[in-house]
Amino acid sequence: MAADNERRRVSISAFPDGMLMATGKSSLSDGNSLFAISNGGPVQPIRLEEGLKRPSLDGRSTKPVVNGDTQRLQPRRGMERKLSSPMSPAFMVSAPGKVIVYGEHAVVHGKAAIAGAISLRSYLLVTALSKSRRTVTLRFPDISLDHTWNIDDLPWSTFQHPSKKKFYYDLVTSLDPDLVEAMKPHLSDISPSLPPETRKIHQASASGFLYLYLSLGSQASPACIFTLRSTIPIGAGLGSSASICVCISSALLLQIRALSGPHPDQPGEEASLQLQRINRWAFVGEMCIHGNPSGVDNTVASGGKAVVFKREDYKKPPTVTLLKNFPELPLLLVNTRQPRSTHTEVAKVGALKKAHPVVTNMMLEAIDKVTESAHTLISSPNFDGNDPATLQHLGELIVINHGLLVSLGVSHPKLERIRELVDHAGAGWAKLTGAGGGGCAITILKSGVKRETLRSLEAQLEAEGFELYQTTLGGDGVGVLWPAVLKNGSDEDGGEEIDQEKFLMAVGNEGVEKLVGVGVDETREEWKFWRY
Ligand SMILES: Nc1ncnc2c1ncn2[C@@H]1O[C@H](COP(=O)(O)OP(=O)(O)O)[C@@H](O)[C@H]1O
Ligand SMILES: C[C@@](O)(CCOP(=O)(O)O)CC(=O)O
Repeated sequence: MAADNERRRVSISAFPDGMLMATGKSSLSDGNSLFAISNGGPVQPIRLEEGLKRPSLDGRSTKPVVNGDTQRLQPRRGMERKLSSPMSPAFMVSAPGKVIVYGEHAVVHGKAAIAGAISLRSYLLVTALSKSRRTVTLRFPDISLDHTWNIDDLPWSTFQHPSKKKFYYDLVTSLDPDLVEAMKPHLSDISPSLPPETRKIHQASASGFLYLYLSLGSQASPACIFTLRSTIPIGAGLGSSASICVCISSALLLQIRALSGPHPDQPGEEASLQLQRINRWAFVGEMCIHGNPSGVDNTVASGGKAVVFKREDYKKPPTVTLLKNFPELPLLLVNTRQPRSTHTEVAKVGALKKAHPVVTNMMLEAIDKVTESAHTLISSPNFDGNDPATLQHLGELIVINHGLLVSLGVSHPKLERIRELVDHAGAGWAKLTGAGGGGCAITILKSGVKRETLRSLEAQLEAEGFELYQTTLGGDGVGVLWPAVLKNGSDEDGGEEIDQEKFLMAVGNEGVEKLVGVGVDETREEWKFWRY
């Protein structure tokens, strides 16, 4: 990734009011809504009458039949549904990374976690090619991946087989081994001349894309280039994989016109439904990239804000509770720059649980209690995030949580060094965040910590090769720039288009954010978000 060496400090912003995002809260659930077809951009939902069979929207024409406020979509046999105009304008989607404040790893085993969106983000530009082209290209320069498939060579017949076919409204909770097998030949020829470790990263990202592309698209999908850049450090515990999966899921769902909005006056419950749909498919991408995800990362990358997340039964949707009182914590985010993989760290805890089930379960249980204690405090009516005693309580929970993660075997000497420096400075309470084994640490700073103390701590951290990030917590989730055009101060027709060349040439995180107009220092009005 384009790593900036520039010093980045953290400030945390308050959360807007919200609602529960748990599935089934919306009056339109995935089981009873469909979407009308329009000639460009996202479309409006249509309620499906009870008992009606849902037509396929993939590769067949549909005709809306208006019936009061209820409309029915009827497939026209033998007619191809136009997925999108081959030269439909380029558009961009973007999704944030996250920090887990309490509960990582335990969350994989059915316990609760508290996590919030950060303002570091991934950006995916979708550029349609002319009708004569039959290729789909991934251009992911952060990992130096550039790969093209011939659309007609892909294993559509396996993915579209009636016994296998999944629809955009389906809940997919595990990967189908036959589909994984069918993808393999199309992943094995990626970056053949690169070292095995690099190829693994390329294949992981490509598999997340391809599984979704083959599940949601059809052989009639338009030829496209998917160009992705991210300001989230990769494999550092900040949810980079979930963020790219949310981008891929939303881009593909937008392309098949399975999403309505986002638009500013969209009711919260309708936005929730759209986010749920994006999130479910992003989870499928996460399963491809890191094997056994809890779903907390993709949930935060989809919906943004800060939430308590819990998935007790993997066959069912998780419980997601919005933390509308999440405090403006003074937070320091430090990257060890020690690479690691979430897959490996999650597997380590799985192996420990197998070898020592009683002890490991007690530690996971204890982490759950830490999360619960923080949640109870944050949700109490008298909660004051600026109160030093409250900060102390949250800080002590941070330290306990870290200790338990150390016992689970997912810390790293560099994470311990960060803790040592923070402790020595008396600046606050630190823990690893995300999968550990390297990656990032978060520190809740003590109230009243002196400016000089903080400066000297930061200087020491940087001198030892750690990287400091600036971010705010609890911002927007996935957003869309459709078309990929910014006004840039002019009311002229057309505005300034974000084309592939500009996107690829933008220098560093600041260059990308400045060009695309959303991120740590940018919030351009042209971007639209599903807000619930
Ligand atoms: N900017 C990116 N471009 C392409 N692939 C990415 C990018 N960011 C993340 N990934 C994919 O996600 C993987 C990292 O996921 P993971 O190990 O879960 O770390 P993280 O904690 O950052 O989510 C990478 O190996 C790569 O396959
Ligand atoms: C360890 C875990 O709880 C968080 C992983 O976060 P990250 O991939 O390191 O950003 C795994 C998960 O929840 O899927």
